[in-house]
Amino acid sequence: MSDILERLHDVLEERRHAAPEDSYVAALHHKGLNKILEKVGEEATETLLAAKDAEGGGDEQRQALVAETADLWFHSLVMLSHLDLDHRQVLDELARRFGVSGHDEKASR
Ligand SMILES: N=c1c2ncn([C@@H]3O[C@H](COP(=O)(O)OP(=O)(O)OP(=O)(O)O)[C@@H](O)[C@H]3O)c2ncn1[C@@H]1O[C@H](COP(=O)(O)O)[C@@H](O)[C@H]1O
Repeated sequence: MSDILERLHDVLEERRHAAPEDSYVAALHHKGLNKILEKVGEEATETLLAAKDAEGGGDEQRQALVAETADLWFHSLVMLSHLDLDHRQVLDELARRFGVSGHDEKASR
């Protein structure tokens, strides 16, 4: 998973300097933090609603929840990028809580 996060990170960094008319991510940065936060909030709400539908739902509802969660993660990554942070700090924080240092995680398995 962290490989796809690394690759997405590289694309997101590149898009920070792209023309807003050519890229959704560049357009979000251009509109600013408030627009990005609006999208994070919107995607969080859509994820909650999808989770309610997925409870006791079928494959379609479960897949919809996966898609909404991906939208939420994606917009959260754009938010971090806008504030000069990225997924690595989040993974390091999760690793710290798990009792391993982010960089030593593989070695300790
Ligand atoms: N992973 C994503 C991704 N997930 C979701 N989205 C976009 O997020 C938006 C989801 O918001 P909504 O469902 O609310 O759609 P919307 O109503 O059109 O959005 P708004 O008009 O409200 O902003 C859609 O426009 C999706 O296309 C994404 N856009 C881009 N990526 C990745 O980011 C990379 C760079 O994208 P560009 O900046 O477009 O080149 C791409 O290669 C992808 O890998």
